[in-house]
Amino acid sequence: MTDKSMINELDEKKLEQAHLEDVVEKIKKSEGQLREHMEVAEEDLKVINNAFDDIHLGMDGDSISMDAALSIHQQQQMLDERNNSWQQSKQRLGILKKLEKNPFFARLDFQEKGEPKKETVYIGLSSFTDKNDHFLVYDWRAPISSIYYDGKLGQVTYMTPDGEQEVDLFLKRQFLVENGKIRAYFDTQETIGDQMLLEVLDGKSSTHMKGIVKTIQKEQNKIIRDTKSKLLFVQGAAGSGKTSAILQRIAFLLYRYRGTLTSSQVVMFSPNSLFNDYIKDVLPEMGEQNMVQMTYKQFLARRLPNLTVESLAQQFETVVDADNKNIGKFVSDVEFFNIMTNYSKLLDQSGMAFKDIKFQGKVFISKEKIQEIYYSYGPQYNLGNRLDATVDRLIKLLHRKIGAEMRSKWVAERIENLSKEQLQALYSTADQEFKNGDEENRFLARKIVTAMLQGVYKNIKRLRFLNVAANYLNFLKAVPQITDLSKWGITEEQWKNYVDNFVKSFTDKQISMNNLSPYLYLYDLVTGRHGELEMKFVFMDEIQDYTPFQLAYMKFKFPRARYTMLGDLNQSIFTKKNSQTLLSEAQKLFDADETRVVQLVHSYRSTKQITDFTKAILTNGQKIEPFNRDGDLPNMYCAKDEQESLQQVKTQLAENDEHNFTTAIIAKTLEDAEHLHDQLKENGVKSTLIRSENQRLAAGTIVLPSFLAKGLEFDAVIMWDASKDKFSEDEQQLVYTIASRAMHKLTITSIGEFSQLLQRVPEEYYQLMK
Ligand SMILES: Nc1ncnc2c1ncn2[C@@H]1O[C@H](COP(=O)(O)OP(=O)(O)OP(=O)(O)O)[C@@H](O)[C@H]1O
Repeated sequence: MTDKSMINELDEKKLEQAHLEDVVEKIKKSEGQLREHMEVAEEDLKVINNAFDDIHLGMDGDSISMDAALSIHQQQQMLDERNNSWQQSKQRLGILKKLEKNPFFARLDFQEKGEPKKETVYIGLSSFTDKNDHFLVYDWRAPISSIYYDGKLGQVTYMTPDGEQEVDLFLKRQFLVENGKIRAYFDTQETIGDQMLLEVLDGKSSTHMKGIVKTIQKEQNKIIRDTKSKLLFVQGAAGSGKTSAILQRIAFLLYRYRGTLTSSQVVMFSPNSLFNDYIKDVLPEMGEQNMVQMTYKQFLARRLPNLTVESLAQQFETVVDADNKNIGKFVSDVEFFNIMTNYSKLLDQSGMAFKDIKFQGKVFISKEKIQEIYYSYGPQYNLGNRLDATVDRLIKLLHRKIGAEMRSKWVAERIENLSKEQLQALYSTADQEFKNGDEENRFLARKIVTAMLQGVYKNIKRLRFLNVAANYLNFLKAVPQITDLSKWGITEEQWKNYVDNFVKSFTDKQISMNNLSPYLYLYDLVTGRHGELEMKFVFMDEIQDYTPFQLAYMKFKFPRARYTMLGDLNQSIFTKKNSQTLLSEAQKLFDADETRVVQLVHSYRSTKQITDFTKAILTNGQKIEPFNRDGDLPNMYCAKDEQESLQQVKTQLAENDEHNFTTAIIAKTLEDAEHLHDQLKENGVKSTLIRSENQRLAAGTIVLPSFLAKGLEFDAVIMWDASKDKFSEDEQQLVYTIASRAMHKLTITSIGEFSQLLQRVPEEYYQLMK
């Protein structure tokens, strides 16, 4: 080790630069070897493919010799092996290319307990070893790297797969590297220095999220490296890096369980598809494949292709009256889930609803017959195998019916009218022989009837004879007898209305979010379907927008997975206040000793001024601590009419442009956003309207409704029309969510008086604009 006191900082920087260049050179060399490797693999692939063609050429018609078959098999194996090797090299090359530009971002000097010598390690995006397997760079996910994120100098510990390890840490150094040059370095005492974080946070937003590997904070590191909890519940203020931390966590898990965990065994449920697009680059940039990504609604709706599920906009804009509020609460509760689970057990004895199996418009197997078969199995059968046994019996019945159907008139007519080509197509071989005409007719009849009944066969296999909707309806109707609705403040009349509404929308091929999960849960229970046992990690972002019923259903669908749930109870824009109990609901689903709750209170996204402002909107919120990054006070504009308000927006946009800030104008509803977009256009302001979650974020000024802004961030935000009475008291969280999307500049506009939710913000937190 160099004696630091002997060398001044400049020399130290030179030494580090020389070391960096040495590493880069070795990386380049390694890249060259990989390229050669890939070329050899490509050559091999060509040779094998040619050999394949030769074998095929040597084949005689349809027949294939044993030798040729063996040879094909061998060639295929070789092909797969070479292909894999090529793929791996390519992936590694991609990582090395990134390392070459920025081989490391930190250095640690330490001495492990019980070891005679001090060590120096460098940390980067991925490990890199020289030819003697000596680590020149350690992956940020390696056990030792943890002390970079976690510990102070002095005695610190870190977790290895074999248990805790103690080290004495002397130096923690951070580098700012740009294109192979060390721009600056900082030696820090504590965890990651604020200086480095400030550098990163001062940067501009983009349409895609970035990784935070260099500046992961201690509390975030806890989330990232947790391997014990079955449920990891993260409550974090807006902008506290929840989403960032889980993406890092996924990369960590893929590294930690390399070989046993693949990206297809990790699923992330996110608030909307727009957000999926926003985060899609983070993992690939770390050299990892993306996990499975979808929204909760997509996950369920794909199972009901013939039904339209209530859209985000509908869900958001439906005004919930007092009657429906209580019902909404009840059907979202775990108790409703349990009622349904118990109800399904009754179906073991009676009450399952079926549909007739039809053929050519006529009843082929009646629902009564199916019901008789279904309940002919004794009590030792459960719903799942009762259904399987019914399917088997129905298939047998079908086979018997083929015999009967073969003798029917339509079949004889069909045979008579067959053309020569059609006949040929039915024969097994071109010159098939029959003893007599009767035998030939029987052969043809069987062929025709079997083909015709193929549809019936499929319908049986696909359980189309189950009347899923009727079963669900029967359940809904039975609810008042099973439970005391008055406990939930619901009258029988109100419940009846709710059931009628379900029927009405179902007839129109629509289903509400409230009905969607229970509908599918009942289907799963009835069919005895178990969840996806292969899924190992489930991530749920914006957990505050889930209902307890949905949580319970998730647990049912992925019974073996470990869960990471993150959210901000301050941002419950769909479930509003109900979400306050969500944590306890989630905890009930897991054992207490397997649950860990982490709170992130530091908000990194916004400047101190914006965070102070947004915090003041909440009267009873979760804890938020601003990060000390300085910026302008938020601007508040009050206009006498819409036209004036538009002019104010224009002024603010011009100012934002001067700072090179990308602006998002967030309106409350979709209708508001559309109207505003039209008005801007008339006033000569160019903007892109984001109307639905299926769109992509665009560069330049965008206009979007509040429910699509979830999880996103922008340099500058203009909140449109925060006028008096625009938001009700229970929409505090919505106003908070909108305002907290801003990184550097927040502006609020109103026509007439400001929303009462903003009037409570202390005057020193904003600048009132004239
Ligand atoms: N450790 C960190 N280092 C650098 N930047 C960070 C760090 N943590 C968070 N950030 C930045 O802070 C911003 C907010 O992070 P993120 O979107 O992950 O927060 P969130 O908690 O999911 O927010 P919200 O709940 O409001 O959607 C992002 O720009 C992210 O890059």
